[in-house]
Parts: sequence; C-alpha cells; structure tokens
Amino acid sequence: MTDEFNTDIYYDDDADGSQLENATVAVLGYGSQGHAHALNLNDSGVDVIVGLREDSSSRDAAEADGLDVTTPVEAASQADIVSVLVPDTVQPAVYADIEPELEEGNTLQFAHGFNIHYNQIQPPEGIDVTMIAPKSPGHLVRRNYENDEGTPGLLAVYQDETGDAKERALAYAKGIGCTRAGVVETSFREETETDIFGEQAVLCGGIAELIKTGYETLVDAGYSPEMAYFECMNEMKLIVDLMYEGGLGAMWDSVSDTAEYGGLTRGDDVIDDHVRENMEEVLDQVQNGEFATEWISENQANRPVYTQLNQAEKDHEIEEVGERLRELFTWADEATEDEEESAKVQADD
Ligand SMILES: NC(=O)C1=CN([C@@H]2O[C@H](COP(=O)(O)OP(=O)(O)OC[C@H]3O[C@@H](n4cnc5c(N)ncnc54)[C@H](OP(=O)(O)O)[C@@H]3O)[C@@H](O)[C@H]2O)C=CC1
Ligand SMILES: CC[C@](O)(C(C)=O)C(=O)O
Ligand SMILES: [Mg+2]
Ligand SMILES: [Mg+2]
Repeated sequence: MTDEFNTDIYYDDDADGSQLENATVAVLGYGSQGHAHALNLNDSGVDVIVGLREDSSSRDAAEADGLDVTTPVEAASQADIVSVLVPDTVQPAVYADIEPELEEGNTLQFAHGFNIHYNQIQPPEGIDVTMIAPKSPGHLVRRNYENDEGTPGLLAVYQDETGDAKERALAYAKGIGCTRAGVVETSFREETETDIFGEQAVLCGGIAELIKTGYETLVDAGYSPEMAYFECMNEMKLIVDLMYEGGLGAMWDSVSDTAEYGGLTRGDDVIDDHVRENMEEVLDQVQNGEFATEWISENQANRPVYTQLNQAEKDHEIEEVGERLRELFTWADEATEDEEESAKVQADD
C-alpha cells in the first residue's frame, strides 16, 4: 500500500498471516517487548516458545501467562523465527549461544537495529534477518492489542535469503498487532539512528530535562513544589495527548490564546539555536558510532555512569513530590476501581 507521501505503509490486509501457520516463533526475553510479542503472537494463534535463562526472574511470569518456557538455546533450536528481545547490550552474548542452532531458512528477528547496524551481531548467510520495531513501549503494545487496537511499527529487511523475508516480517507484525495501526518500511540504519536520536534528544532525555529544568526554575523562584509539579509534569500528559490526537494544531486550538501567544513567542527563546546545535551534536554521535562505542564500554565496565545517573534521577525532588501528589489524585482511585471492575468482569467471563 502506498500512501500520498509515497511511503509504503502496510495494514492487516497486506499481511498474510498464513506465513506463520506452520512456524514456531522463539521469543528470547520476557521483558517490556518480549512479553508483549509473545502474548500477542500467542493470542493471534501463532506457536510461541519463550527463551529465558534457567534462573530468569521472568520465568514465573511467562509460565503464569500460560506460555511454554525453555532456555534460549533450546527455544532457538525448535524455532523457525527467533525474535531477539533481550536488552540490546546482552544480545551479542545471547546470539553467540544460539547461533549454532540457526538453520538455513530460519529468520532472525529484531525490534531494534542496534546490534546489526553497529556490527555487534554478524549473522551467517542462509538466514533471513528482519526487524519489526514497534514505535511504543512494550507494555502499550500489549495493552493496545488487548483493546483491539494497534501499535504503529517499522519494518526492515537486512538479509533476505528465502525470498520471503518481508512477507514473514509482515505476518509477524500482524501477529503482534502492528499492522492494525500501520507498518512503515525502513532500513536497519534509519531505524537505529532515528530511534536512538529520538529517545535521547526528545522522547526520554530531552523531555525529562525540560520538565526538571522547568520545575527547578519555579521552585528556585520560591513557588511551591506542588504548583511546579502540576505545571511542568502532570499537565504535560494532557498537552501531549492533544498533540497525539490532532497534532500541534489540536493543542494550540485547545489552549487559551494567552498560552498560544506566549508559547509561540517564547518557546523558541527556550529551545533556541543552541539546543538545535546540541541536537545536531547528539545526532552526530549516533551516526558516527561514538554513542554506541560508549554504551558498549559502559556495559563492559559494569555500568558505573548509568548506575549513578539512574540513582540521581530517582532521588530528584520532583519524584518525591509526584509520588505524594499522585496518591491524592481522585483519578488514581478511579483507575484502581476501573482495574478492579475489569478484573471482576474477566473473572465472571
Ligand atoms: N522497551 C521498549 O519498549 C522497546 C524496546 N525495543 C527493543 O526491544 C529489545 C528488547 O528491549 P526491552 O524489551 O526493553 O528489554 P528488557 O530489558 O525489558 O528485557 C528484559 C528481558 O530480557 C531477559 N534477559 C536479560 N538478560 C538476559 C540474558 N543474558 N539472557 C537471557 N535473557 C536475558 C530478562 O530476563 P532475566 O530475568 O533473565 O533478566 C527479561 O526477560 C531491544 O532491542 C530494544 O531496543 C524496541 C522498541 C521499544
Ligand atoms: C523511546 C524509547 C524506546 O526507543 C521506545 C519505547 O521506543 C526504547 O528504546 O525503549
Ligand atoms: Mg523507540
Ligand atoms: Mg529505543
């Protein structure tokens, strides 16, 4: 299917689920993406086996969810498609273990291109290498599927030895619910570089710093932490929901003219040309491999920087204020009531 932007977007009707009819999919890892792919594929009627280490802390959860669990090596040996959903940093070691189990015509499937693009995994000839990368945290991939909704995803083919790599990847995307929303074709390089840039500069790093800096500016000026939390953190979701639903226009339409004029005149004083230059530098480090090399070394050294920054983020005052305020919100109670109600309905069914 080609849309008006001349980008290939694939939907349910473009994917042939029968490509997976006689296939076994090994899902290695049962974390954020792993549990979502395994459960969605299983619910879509695909034969799934989960690969986890013997002492894995995820084993109980996967078994309690009714899935067959074995070791990564055993799962790979039984599978036609091996979906590598352990953390990026452990994928090379897990891959080294399972490589001898890959047979000609098998598929090695990823949800992110890091290890292929930065040459940490070099698959042999004879196997297909594909990617279906949901553009969403894994828990929402599962939640959307359960709500009969989809999650947009990216498809890329790195190696097509069977001639069916793309068709199988599309069938996999259908199985996890991505073709319900739409799947866009790209390359391993483009997915890897845009994904890493996006999470560093905008989605995770950029937004967390924007929120904390706004919060600190208000608190340092003498305003109450509660006020600063509402203004800089809580309302962020509500504003982003409007953008998600209808773009920037829906957000500007919904906020007051005062907010719109102030935002349009002052926004680029905050996110100014320095920020653009910083973003370009971040992108350079992704493109030239500097970030990948740093992240690989950081893991080899047992994550000293990661550990320190992870703790500092947990210790930030906004987290304590937020935890206290969220306890008081009525919507938190309503969410709990909704969950209780839905658990009761499921039990009654
Ligand atoms: N998080 C997300 O939403 C997204 C992730 N991706 C990509 O998906 C892939 C998976 O990421 P994500 O879901 O975040 O991963 P997680 O960190 O959630 O994966 C954790 C799982 O991997 C298992 N695991 C960890 N180490 C090992 C090991 N050495 N051997 C075997 N199993 C191991 C863990 O089990 P144990 O109990 O044994 O530790 C657990 O089941 C990555 O390529 C990532 O970039 C793509 C899009 C979004
Ligand atoms: C935004 C972070 C992400 O890229 C994602 C959920 O898509 C990730 O790597 O987790
Ligand atoms: Mg991403
Ligand atoms: Mg990512």
